Amino acid sequence: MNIALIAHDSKKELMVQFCIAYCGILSRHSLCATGTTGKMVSEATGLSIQKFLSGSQGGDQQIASRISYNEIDLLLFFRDPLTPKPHEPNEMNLLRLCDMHNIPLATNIATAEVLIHGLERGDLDWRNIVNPKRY
Ligand SMILES: O=C(CO)COP(=O)(O)O
Repeated sequence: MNIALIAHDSKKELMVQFCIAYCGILSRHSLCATGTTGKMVSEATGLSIQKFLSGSQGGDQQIASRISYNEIDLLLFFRDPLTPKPHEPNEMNLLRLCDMHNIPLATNIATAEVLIHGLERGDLDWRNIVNPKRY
């Protein structure tokens, strides 16, 4: 599965801790992330992560493009709802595209926990059946 990781600044440490906790599961999948999130997670875990640009430089749009092609199977986007971002419309587009393609999406760690356990259990295997030619 292709998993995308994005975290707002105040949630980056949480994302790092999450990825440390679930490193074993994540290591069996293909990971990509916005620039700073990817750098922090790969440095802390040793996981191999394709890093896009920083979110503010368009990294979230690069991930949105992959989502538009239905190439992402799971998006973990730890959002900070209290701090407005200049590129917030782009972020909203990410969420919209996930809904268009029925891509599982977690915007907080509580949902991410459920999805990562579901991923491990095979609950997302239908994505390989629906999109068999991507791998
Ligand atoms: O800005 C972001 C989400 O919109 C995240 O980007 P970084 O991971 O590069 O900080």
